[in-house]
Amino acid sequence: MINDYYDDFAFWHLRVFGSAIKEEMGLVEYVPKTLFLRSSSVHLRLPASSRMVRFYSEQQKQQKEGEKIDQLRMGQSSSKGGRGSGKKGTSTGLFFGFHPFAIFASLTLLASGYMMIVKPVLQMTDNTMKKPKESKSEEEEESKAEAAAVGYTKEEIDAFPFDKKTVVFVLGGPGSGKGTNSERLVGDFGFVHLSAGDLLRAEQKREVSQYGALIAHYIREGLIVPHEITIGLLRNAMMDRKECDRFLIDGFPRNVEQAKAFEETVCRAQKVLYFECPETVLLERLLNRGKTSGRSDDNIESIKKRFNTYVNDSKPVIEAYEKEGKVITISCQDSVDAVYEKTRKSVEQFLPKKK
Ligand SMILES: Nc1ncnc2c1ncn2[C@@H]1O[C@H](COP(=O)(O)OP(=O)(O)O)[C@@H](O)[C@H]1O
Ligand SMILES: O=c1ccn([C@@H]2O[C@H](COP(=O)(O)OP(=O)(O)O)[C@@H](O)[C@H]2O)c(=O)[nH]1
Repeated sequence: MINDYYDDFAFWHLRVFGSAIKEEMGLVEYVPKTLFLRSSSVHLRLPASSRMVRFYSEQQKQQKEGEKIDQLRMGQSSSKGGRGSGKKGTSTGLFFGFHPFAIFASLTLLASGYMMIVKPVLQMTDNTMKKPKESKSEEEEESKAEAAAVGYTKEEIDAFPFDKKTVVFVLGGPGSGKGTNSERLVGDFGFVHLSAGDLLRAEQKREVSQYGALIAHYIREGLIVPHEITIGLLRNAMMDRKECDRFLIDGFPRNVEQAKAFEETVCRAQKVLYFECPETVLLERLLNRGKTSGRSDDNIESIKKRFNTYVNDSKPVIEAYEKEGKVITISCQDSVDAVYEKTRKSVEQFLPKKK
């Protein structure tokens, strides 16, 4: 039964379903069962806590509130100075300790965060949470759709000889020449060049991708896309080129977590090519590239964020690989040809050229 309502703000209503247990000194006490929050467009039903809700009856609201009531309100308010605490008929505000609008705003933020970020990642990482299918054909349809999106079955992935492949990571700040040099190494050494950034941008554009919006957000903000997505794309791309045994992985790993996850689920890298370059040079190159690249992140705001991510997250990866003795550092301040010449010579030290 509806016992009372709260209508302090134009578009918010809170209804309490419960039973009155006591009426004393102008207050009615209820044991709430359900709270019903309503705005013009949103209706929420919340389970009530076992705490009492105290309401002024309509009659008392209209009477001059005497000292007793004032004292009582002050004394019983668990949320000192909480929103609505000084207003007529707003004891619900006291009960919550904050305004119902704050509850709605928090719930909305949580829900949108879940839909945009948490859900896609969970879907990728935890297939076991899926409920059993209604029928076999539904299950078959879904597994076909998943196979198309994911590319390979678990059995195929497990059987793939990742550890027999030569993997070289290509690292360095944004605009340091990772892509430029990787492309040239392909011709000389027979590498397959896999740019993690390119793979993410391609996935973002794929119309049926469930990660499109998420990837777009991370790239524009210069953040690192959750590694499950990037590693999934890299692994598929390696498996797509199963006849090849040399892979240049450009722009990955970008943090220590990614590096660990790749080593645990795919394979270890033989070497790391690190293109070292001062930020001023990087900035100039990126702004220049931005004139024609059409990339959402080749603009000054995104570049600053990318530099931050690089310093805070990506440099520690290079330092970690340095401790393992895997890093070959190449200064990239010379001309394109001069930098490539250094790069080629460095790679020749650990890998024979291919005809
Ligand atoms: N040694 C170099 N000197 C001048 N410009 C370069 C050099 N190497 C690359 N560039 C240019 O700088 C920009 C960034 O290079 P790119 O290979 O795309 O970097 P990354 O893949 O590390 O982001 C590109 O426009 C590229 O043509
Ligand atoms: O493993 C990766 C590689 C790239 N990115 C994202 O892709 C953007 C562009 O990366 P790319 O390597 O293409 O370009 P760079 O920043 O090195 O110029 C990065 O800023 C990240 O937002 C990512 O999240 N994980």
